[in-house]
Formats: sequence, C-alpha cells, structure tokens
Amino acid sequence: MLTIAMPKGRIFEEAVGLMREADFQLPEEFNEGRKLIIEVPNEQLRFILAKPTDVATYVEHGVADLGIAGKDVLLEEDRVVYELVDLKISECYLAVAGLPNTEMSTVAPRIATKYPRIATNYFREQGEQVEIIPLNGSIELAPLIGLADRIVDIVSTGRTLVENGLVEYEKMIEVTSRLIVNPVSYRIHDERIEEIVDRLSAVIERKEM
Ligand SMILES: Nc1ncnc2c1ncn2[C@@H]1O[C@H](COP(=O)(O)OP(=O)(O)OP(=O)(O)O)[C@@H](O)[C@H]1O
Ligand SMILES: O=P(O)(O)OC[C@H]1O[C@H](OP(=O)(O)OP(=O)(O)O)[C@H](O)[C@@H]1O
Repeated sequence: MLTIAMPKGRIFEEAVGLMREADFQLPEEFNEGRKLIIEVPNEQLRFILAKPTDVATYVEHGVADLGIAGKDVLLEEDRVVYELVDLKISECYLAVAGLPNTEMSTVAPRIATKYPRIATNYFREQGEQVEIIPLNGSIELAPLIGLADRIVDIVSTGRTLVENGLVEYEKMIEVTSRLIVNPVSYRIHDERIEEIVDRLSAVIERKEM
C-alpha cells in the first residue's frame, strides 16, 4: 500500500477532484470529517491529511511515498524529494507588492513575507540587499502599518491587494501544485507510481485540450 500526503485547506478539494477524475475511487470521508488518515483498500492507497507546508517533510522522511504540494512551498522548503507532475491546480503566483508610488529605502529595504528563502534569493539575484521580516499571515498589513517597504506574497485573484490599497510591483514566480515523491519510494515502487503518474497526466492533458 502506498501513502499519499494530501494538503488540507485550499488545495485539498481540487486535488481530490483531480484524483477522482483520474478514476481513483475516493470515499465520502474525503468530503467531510476530521479523520487525518484515510485508507482506500480498493486502490491500495492510504492518505494522510497534512498542513500544506508540512507535506514535503512527510515525503522527505519517507513516511509518505507521494505528496501534493504547492511550488511555492517546494521552493521555500527545499526538501529532498522529486517533482513528478505539474498538476496545474491551485494556480496563483508570488509577487512583490507594496503601497503605490513609494520607493524602497535605499539602505536594506524591509521585506515582509511568509517566504523568507524565496524572497532572499530573489532580491540577491537582483543585486539588492534587503532585510527580511518573516511573518505567518496577514502579510498585507506590513506596509500599511509601516513594518515593511514591500511584501513578497501569493496573489491569486488580486482582491487582497486591491482591498488594502496595495499594488503589485513585480511578478516573481508562477505557482501550481505538484505531485512529489520520496526518491527511495520511487525506486522501490516505480511501476505503481508510474501508473499513478500516467493516470493523473492523462486527465491534465485532456483538460488542456
Ligand atoms: N490565494 C492563495 N493564497 C495562498 N495560497 C494559495 C492561494 N491560491 C493557491 N494557493 C496555494 O495553496 C497553498 C496554501 O494553501 P492554504 O492556504 O490552505 O495553506 P496555508 O497557507 O498553510 O493555510 P493557513 O491559512 O492555515 O496557514 C499555497 O502553498 C499555494 O500553493
Ligand atoms: O489574491 P487573493 O485572491 O486575494 O489571494 C491572496 C491572499 O491569500 C493568501 O492569504 P490567506 O487567505 O492564506 O491568509 P493569510 O496568509 O493572511 O493567513 C495570500 O497570503 C494573500 O493574502
């Protein structure tokens, strides 16, 4: 039996929908309830429901063979896992944003973000030295109350920026969710995992036509 780490929250519904389209028989328990481990014996699969930022940790440690995680989390966490399929779900992007018509301070501008690693690398590549201010949520608050010059955050509909009077300065990285695998599991269960990859890829290709 293979174990798949599924991200609770935003990605969950789309991920379950995609698997069902690929003909995985997932029980009703996926639609409701608080169970964190769901076995699907007919499919020889066991699902664990994890926080999105923890999925790659479970997969790296081999307690889950496969997992579904946003590209943003994968870049930020830099775990030792292989990315197998771009599932093309939960699309959004990372952007630099801030108050309109404001210059960044010339000396170590302050960047508030949930993505310190991505932000550090991004500004380093631009040759800018910045001070990263790590936050866990409500990132848009930071420029509004003078904690930061800019934020690095996810944009999806753009509504949070607009409603808080912020503007996007630079698009950084397109984000979608990916199927990831533990490298050792991939070697041991290659045929079974390829079968799962093929089923999901067929659905994704069909949707793109
Ligand atoms: N508008 C969005 N905001 C944040 N993440 C989004 C958005 N749209 C898609 N995503 C994807 O969903 C993932 C985050 O999912 P979710 O918001 O459920 O997790 P979380 O940030 O850990 O939640 P929490 O609010 O509990 O901290 C991101 O890693 C990203 O890949
Ligand atoms: O472009 P939009 O569609 O408005 O979506 C983007 C917003 O959604 C996310 O926040 P989330 O809802 O996860 O809240 P939090 O990070 O503040 O907890 C993200 O951090 C942005 O604030």
